[in-house]
Amino acid sequence: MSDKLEKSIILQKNPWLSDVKIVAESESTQLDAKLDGQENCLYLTEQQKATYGRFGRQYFAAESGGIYMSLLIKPEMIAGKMPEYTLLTAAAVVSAIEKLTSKKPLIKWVNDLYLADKKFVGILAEANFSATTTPQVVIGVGINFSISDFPEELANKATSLFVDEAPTLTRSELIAEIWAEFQRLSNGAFFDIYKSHSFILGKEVSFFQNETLFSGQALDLTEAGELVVELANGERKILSSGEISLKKWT
Ligand SMILES: Nc1ncnc2c1ncn2[C@@H]1O[C@H](COP(=O)(O)OP(=O)(O)OP(=O)(O)O)[C@@H](O)[C@H]1O
Ligand SMILES: O=C(O)CCCC[C@@H]1SC[C@@H]2NC(=O)N[C@@H]21
Repeated sequence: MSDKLEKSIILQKNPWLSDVKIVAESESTQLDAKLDGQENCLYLTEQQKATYGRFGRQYFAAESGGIYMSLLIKPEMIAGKMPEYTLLTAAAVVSAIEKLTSKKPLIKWVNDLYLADKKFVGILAEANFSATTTPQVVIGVGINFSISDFPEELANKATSLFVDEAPTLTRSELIAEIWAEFQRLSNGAFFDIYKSHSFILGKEVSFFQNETLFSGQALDLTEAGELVVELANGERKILSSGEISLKKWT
């Protein structure tokens, strides 16, 4: 099945988007968005050559079968809201997938979606607070939609929405639903969806803080997107997603 990205399908479901800009190849749609700077515009590419994730880490983008997109928004207030955009986007992707397929994705705090214990979606929200321009946030989403070949180092960690089966929808239909859900859930409704799909809650987790390794039970999630972890000695730590990567969860 040819699955060309269709701007009209995405715009039709999302009249709030100012435009959808699709290119055949890009270094990174995050950079495309930042360079172009158009508010409420969605930047998409078929092939991404220099994909990056949180903390500037390299992220794998396939030559075909992936979804690589970034949305640029200019919210009135950004301070303290960044984790919220990651939570909102994760909830929107989960909700769109559940509406359109029979798959049951789960969320690994803070920005990863999993299926069958493997990651298939990564989300990256970046803010620009430069004094000379209007504050802006670029929200990037990478989805392994229908990818069967991963590099060796990801073979046991990554999966795809559709594996060994023909997709039951097009990428454009999923993209359209994701941003419609993003808009619909932005009034705060995203939080319950995020929390109810978080598979980390209740689990034993490990993380580094100031170069010390800690372990404890993930108890709760705050409205600001922080993870509340109780250590063995009863001490509670409030983890901010901007600083902490979970190392292990069992
Ligand atoms: N296309 C991909 N699909 C699935 N996983 C990928 C892909 N590309 C890279 N990864 C994995 O994602 C990781 C980067 O994602 P991220 O920065 O969210 O870190 P993480 O280790 O998953 O967890 P955390 O969010 O707690 O930092 C890489 O270390 C790699 O293992
Ligand atoms: O898991 C992560 O750390 C986040 C990965 C984010 C990848 C997306 S793909 C579209 C956009 N362009 C990029 O270079 N990164 C994001």
